[in-house]
Amino acid sequence: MQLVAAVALCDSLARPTRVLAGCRSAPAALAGGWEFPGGKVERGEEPSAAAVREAREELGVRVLLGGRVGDDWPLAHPWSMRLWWAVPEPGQPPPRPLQDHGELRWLGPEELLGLPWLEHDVPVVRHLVPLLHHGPTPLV
Ligand SMILES: Nc1nc2c([nH]c(=O)n2[C@H]2C[C@H](O)[C@@H](COP(=O)(O)OP(=O)(O)OP(=O)(O)O)O2)c(=O)[nH]1
Repeated sequence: MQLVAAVALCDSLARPTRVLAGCRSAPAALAGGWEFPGGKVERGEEPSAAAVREAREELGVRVLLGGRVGDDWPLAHPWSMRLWWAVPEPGQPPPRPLQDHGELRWLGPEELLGLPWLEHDVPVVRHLVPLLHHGPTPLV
């Protein structure tokens, strides 16, 4: 299986209220679409390690993974996406758009579905929205 590993980076694994989404800046075919930071699992790499690596490369942040968000999600054939809840390790700087993203946004449940997500992400976001709690918590 060709796997993409990605993170639903949030403010608290125990009580997530906001998730970080990134707006693709490249390639042109994906530019403007919102997604979960992540990327392709390399040969011989543990998928969870790939999620951590991609978060560090794309956001400049070391993350701790929580549980999975659903099962593997189908993307454009033959790819699937494995998505983990994640939080920044304590003391990490705020995420920055270092690679692939023109913009990053922390989104609450009311805001998530208002963005133009990559088409295969729409079911993922629909699944995620009811898992988020309402109300402000300090942003990470
Ligand atoms: N990271 C990520 N990729 C997604 C999501 N939804 C979705 O359809 N994709 C697609 C876009 C890309 O075609 C593919 C992931 O490729 P990528 O370009 O992020 O992978 P990568 O960082 O390893 O980069 P490369 O090897 O292609 O240069 O999965 C998503 O939520 N997050």
